[in-house]
Amino acid sequence: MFNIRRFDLEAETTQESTTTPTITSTNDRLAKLNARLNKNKPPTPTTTTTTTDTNTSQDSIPKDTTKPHQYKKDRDSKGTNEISWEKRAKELKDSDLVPNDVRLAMKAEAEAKAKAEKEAKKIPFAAAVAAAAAAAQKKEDRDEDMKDIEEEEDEDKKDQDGKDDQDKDQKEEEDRPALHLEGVDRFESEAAADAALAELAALVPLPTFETKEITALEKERAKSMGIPDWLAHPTLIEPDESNNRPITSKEFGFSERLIKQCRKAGIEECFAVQTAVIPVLMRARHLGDIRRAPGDLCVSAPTGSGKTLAYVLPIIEILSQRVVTRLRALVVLPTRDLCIQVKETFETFVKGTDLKIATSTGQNSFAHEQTILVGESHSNPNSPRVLGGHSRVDILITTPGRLIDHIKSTPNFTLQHLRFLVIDEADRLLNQSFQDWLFHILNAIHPSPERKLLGVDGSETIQVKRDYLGFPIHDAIAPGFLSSFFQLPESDVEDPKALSVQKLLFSATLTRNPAKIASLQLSDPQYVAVQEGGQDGDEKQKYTTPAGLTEHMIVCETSEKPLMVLHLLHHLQVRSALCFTKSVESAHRLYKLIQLYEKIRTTTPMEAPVVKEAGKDKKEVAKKAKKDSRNPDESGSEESSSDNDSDSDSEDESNSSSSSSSEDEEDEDEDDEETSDVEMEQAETSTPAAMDVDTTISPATDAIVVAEFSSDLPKSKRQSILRAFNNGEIHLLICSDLISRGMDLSPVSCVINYDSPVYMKKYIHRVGRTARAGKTGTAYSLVEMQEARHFKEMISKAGHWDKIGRINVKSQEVKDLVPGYTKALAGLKDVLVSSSRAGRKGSSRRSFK
Ligand SMILES: Nc1ncnc2c1ncn2[C@@H]1O[C@H](COP(=O)(O)OP(=O)(O)OP(=O)(O)O)[C@@H](O)[C@H]1O
Repeated sequence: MFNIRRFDLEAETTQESTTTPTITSTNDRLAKLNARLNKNKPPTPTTTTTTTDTNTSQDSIPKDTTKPHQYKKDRDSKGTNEISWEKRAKELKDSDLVPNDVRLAMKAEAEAKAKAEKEAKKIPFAAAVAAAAAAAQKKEDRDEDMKDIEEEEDEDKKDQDGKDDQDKDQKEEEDRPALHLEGVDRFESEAAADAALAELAALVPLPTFETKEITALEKERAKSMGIPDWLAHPTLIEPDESNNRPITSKEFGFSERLIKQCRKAGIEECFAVQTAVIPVLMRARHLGDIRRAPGDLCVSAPTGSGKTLAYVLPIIEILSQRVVTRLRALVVLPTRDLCIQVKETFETFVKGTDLKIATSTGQNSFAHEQTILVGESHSNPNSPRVLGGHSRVDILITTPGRLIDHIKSTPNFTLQHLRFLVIDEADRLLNQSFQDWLFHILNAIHPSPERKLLGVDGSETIQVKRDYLGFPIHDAIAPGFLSSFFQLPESDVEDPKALSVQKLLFSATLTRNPAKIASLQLSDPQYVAVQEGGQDGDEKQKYTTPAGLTEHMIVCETSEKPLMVLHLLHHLQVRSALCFTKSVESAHRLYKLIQLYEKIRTTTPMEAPVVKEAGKDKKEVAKKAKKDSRNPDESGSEESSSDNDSDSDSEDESNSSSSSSSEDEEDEDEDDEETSDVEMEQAETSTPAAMDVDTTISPATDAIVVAEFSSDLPKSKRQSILRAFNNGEIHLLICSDLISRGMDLSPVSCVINYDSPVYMKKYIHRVGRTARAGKTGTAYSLVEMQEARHFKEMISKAGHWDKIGRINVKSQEVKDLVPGYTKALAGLKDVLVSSSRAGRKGSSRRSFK
């Protein structure tokens, strides 16, 4: 009964496992194959089983089941469930039918020994994978027929003797350090080994990248900071195009279906980070087995370098083999908008598979999300909990808070079948201690009775799911406690297994904080960093900006900052820009101000002369403005304001620019005087009602279309704003840091740091919204006088100062903007009051920072 059950459950894992290997060869030949694959390791003792089986792993089940009682665990003298392996091994040493439990114990011993050897040699996972692929490639070059094995061994021998130095590849392989090829040397049937080899042979060797050489000093420093060796010793990849590879390249091993979807999405090549990461993930599938974790991966690569696809593509490709829907990939992201974006990316490439994707972000009701995740069963208190849980989705993209809610409160929701745990924007998420989220996820991945599920305060914060007898429901695939109770025949499904989950961390600014990294409980991790070479020092290595990014700073007074934004918009023709402020409130104020300015500008043809003509009769001024607008060449420096001259709506910009070009140069004191004049003018003429306009201004004018984006807006509004921005309908999107990370808004050609960031990480993420995917972009940081020193220090420390150009904006350069600006400033208060009364009714205004 258990064999059948196990077969079914394992068949659920992948289609590969349902194929029927035919064992045709002798153990000697198998041993030779294993020995060839792993020359430095003696052949693993194998059983004399020659039965044709339906499942590779069933080879490990004893075939003689006539005496099931013989295969039960012995109790030791204390009556515990310990197994006297040694005794059993001695008894059955010479027996042909070595029972499963003994064989597994022997195997475990051999594995422990191999592991110790491996530890001593410290071969990085990537090297092992590369060597495995190289071995497979070599096999493809030769004859795959087993008859050739002996010839190959002869060749190997010749090479070892130094007699055949023409076979360079062969020699290179021999020169490589001794490797313990996990998974490969465990094949217990020739067919299984051949199948895996054939798959590996289809892949070309992993691309080789430079491994960072660390100096003794750096090593010492890393050690003193508690930074583990693997983190201080990344595999480095230059972020240049020479590391791109065509998607059809064999090193990725993509299926035709996926290649087709990539092409449809306009992806012909994989970027550097993808070239480095995807082959490693794809190969983990072949090398992994149930007793070995696939090896975790931390990836640091610049903004816009393509980290999302580096995990989306392999996850889809690997999971597309699954038969039964289980929750196998969990992607954790810091914001809802990012979850939606990543879901859309998955949906683009998942076409042609039946993988199901869902998000859980709290945007929908909890009950609704529960139904999506586990079906209707959650709503019925009498519906039984299914051992091992239940899932209607394969891939879940979620924010940490909502995920914890489901772990705690959704019956049958389980993370026990996870194959991938992706933590994107990892450093940001690791900074969030919200609900102890990481602790709960790690526990939910691998709950066990021994594990203490205690929160920081020592209380049991989350219950392991238990059955009615109080036994922990730890996994439907391995219901070990049942057999120990009822003395049922055992199978190897009871044996301890390594986690099959692979943790993947991604960020443009990955933390190297040892405590934070330790909290992830990474297993056999490796660190891949895409960064410019030739830099040294910790900080410098952490931050690489996109190659196409041009950076500027504008030092100015606090009060001049809005004017600088207008300068960028009107004089430098900045469009498709994101403007970051320090808070929601700040974003809202600036948004209203710019909007007001645009309204004034587009309804007041000649602004600059307003100052000089402020005292004149308005009608007369308006008339003159209109006349000049028809004859731009004649436009002079003497104009006045007209507040509501609708005819002039479409004429303003050429007029204002021509008037500004003819402005006399004036010093700042005079500008100040003008300001006060305009304020008076504004006080006389502006009415909030006239100025309160919609987020998107009438397209009938050439006004700069400005919008704000913040957490205060409802989801639908946020999505529609992002859509409009992506469609080029919004020229300036003023936002807080809600979208400073991860968001991929393709048209962004410029980033304005309205409030300059205090931390380098924030700077990197903000400016990284532009110059993505190999495009160019510009960033302007408005730095207040008193902040200039800190800003310079921050940028210099990151080795970045040389890249930032300084722009001095003289007062006369913005002179033409001053009248409208001061006018808008004067009207701002009223606008804010009226907008908070009208538009924000019912909205819980808060600062999210
Ligand atoms: N191989 C590729 N070919 C063409 N475009 C690509 C490729 N890979 C990614 N892109 C595009 O590059 C853009 C940036 O990718 P992505 O959002 O994954 O960057 P990222 O490294 O995650 O950036 P961030 O650190 O800001 O989150 C996206 O528009 C994506 O579609």
